[in-house]
Amino acid sequence: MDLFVHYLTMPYLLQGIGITLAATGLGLAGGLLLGFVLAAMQLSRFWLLAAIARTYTVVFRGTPLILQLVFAYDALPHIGIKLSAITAAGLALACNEAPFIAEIFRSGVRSVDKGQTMAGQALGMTPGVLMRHIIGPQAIRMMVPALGNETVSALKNSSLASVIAVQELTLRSTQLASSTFDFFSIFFASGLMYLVLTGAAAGIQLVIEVMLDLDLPTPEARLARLLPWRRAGLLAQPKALPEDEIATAGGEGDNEPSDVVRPLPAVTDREKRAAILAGNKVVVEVGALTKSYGPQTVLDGLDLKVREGEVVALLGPSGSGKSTLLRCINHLEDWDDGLVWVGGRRLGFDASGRKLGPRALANERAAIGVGMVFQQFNLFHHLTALENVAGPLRWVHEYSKEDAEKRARELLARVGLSHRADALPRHMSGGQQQRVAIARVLAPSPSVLLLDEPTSALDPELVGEVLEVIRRLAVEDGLTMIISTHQLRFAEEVADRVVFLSRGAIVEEGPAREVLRRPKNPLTAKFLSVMAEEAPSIASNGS
Ligand SMILES: Nc1ncnc2c1ncn2[C@@H]1O[C@H](COP(=O)(O)OP(=O)(O)OP(=O)(O)O)[C@@H](O)[C@H]1O
Repeated sequence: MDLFVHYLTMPYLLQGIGITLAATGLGLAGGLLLGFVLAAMQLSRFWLLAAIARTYTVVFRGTPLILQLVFAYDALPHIGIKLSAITAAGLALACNEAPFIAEIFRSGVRSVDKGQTMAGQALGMTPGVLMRHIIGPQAIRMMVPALGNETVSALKNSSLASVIAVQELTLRSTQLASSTFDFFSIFFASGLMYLVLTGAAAGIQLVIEVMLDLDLPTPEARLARLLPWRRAGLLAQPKALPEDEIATAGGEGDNEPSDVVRPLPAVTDREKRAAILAGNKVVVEVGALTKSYGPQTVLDGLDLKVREGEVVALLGPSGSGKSTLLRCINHLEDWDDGLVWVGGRRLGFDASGRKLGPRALANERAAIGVGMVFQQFNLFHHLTALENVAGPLRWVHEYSKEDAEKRARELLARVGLSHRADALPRHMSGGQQQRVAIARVLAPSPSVLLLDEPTSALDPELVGEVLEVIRRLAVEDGLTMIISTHQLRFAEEVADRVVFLSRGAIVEEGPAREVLRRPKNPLTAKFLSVMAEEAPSIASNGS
């Protein structure tokens, strides 16, 4: 035992720990840097960069570290690069760690739900803004455990540097054991030293995970997670989370403020409204739009004009191309042929008709003001309701923090969600999430609003609250809207015009009441009768 303690505190071995840490530090720092570059190359739109990064990954992941160490120390001098043993070890470790770290970065980025990326693009976020504020913060949370693993494995791998005479812990332990023959005590002490190092790495990983855990919003809750044996004391007087933080769909605290659910002013004079709309300028124009996915033609020479202030309901069977049309209008999707004009501009093309890059396209979307509400809400999962609304105003429209939050609170109040401002999306019901999404899209005062089946992912009892908000926008705000929906009564009540799509083409369109009550096309008639038969409650408003 005495010998064991003697080796544990022996300066010769403790200095070995220092060298182990230096080699590991060099390897990890270089690996993180190179891994970041490799991941960016692999995610890039340029296939050549991706191919180079992949080739590097195959080579360095597929060859033993020990060979790479020997190469860095013994082979590089033959081409005039002479490195010290520790630098060669750091270089080889970095080159070896990089592809593993790159895969961690890449999978972290890929793990962020694509819907959020699309929502960010639709809000006018450039790729840089998206990466900094939406994808990066979520990807980092996913990557921490894997990066912790990589740190532990780099620490252990550093022992291989002994083959190129780096005086790290393993080499010093072996040398000491060879001279003293006290194998057991020395290797036991050195094993314990490694355990302390890897344990510290695991501890740091845990602390980072807890600090980044969005479900632990207070210092007390974080400390209680780190010190479970003190949980009772620490959480005795918690900073109470608002009760509604944990409210579930339709639960208490989810009552609409009275200013939101109020009777609609009846749309009485449709003819007068139609006459006014006929004189308004066209704000969305789609001409001969054609799009295919592989052999499947999804939009087949579609023409559509929407005037300022007009509300158009897109109806049609599943797969008829409604969502694709909306995505094309916002240029979230490329198309094969045809033209799309929004707000008098060819969104996504410059004056000479050349396609804009992602950054310029994002800026143009923000400038024209085309908002989009998605079927699956697509809220940013790591941000509260308030941040979901205020963030894009700051990052895209350059509002100050105070102004953005003020505007966000106004909009949340408007959709009846002031009391959920600090809640994360996953703590809200589907209906609440969709109302936050509507507040988010309204915040920069868009000129055109595209709504892609905004209620189809909701439980029937939550449909009404979302429709009510949309109804108010249509009736009271005079917003130009194109809504893809299956809510027939809602469409009749709110839309000026119904456009019926089948197989990517418009087969019937006209004043909402006329098309819905007296369809002329047999396809429209069949669809309407099936909808009425299959889901009378939904077809009749979802309430
Ligand atoms: N990214 C894609 N890749 C391949 N096919 C796609 C893609 N997106 C849509 N499609 C296909 O295009 C067709 C039209 O899809 P779209 O989502 O536009 O229809 P929809 O009318 O909105 O349907 P729903 O009412 O079910 O949402 C469908 O057959 C769909 O499978």
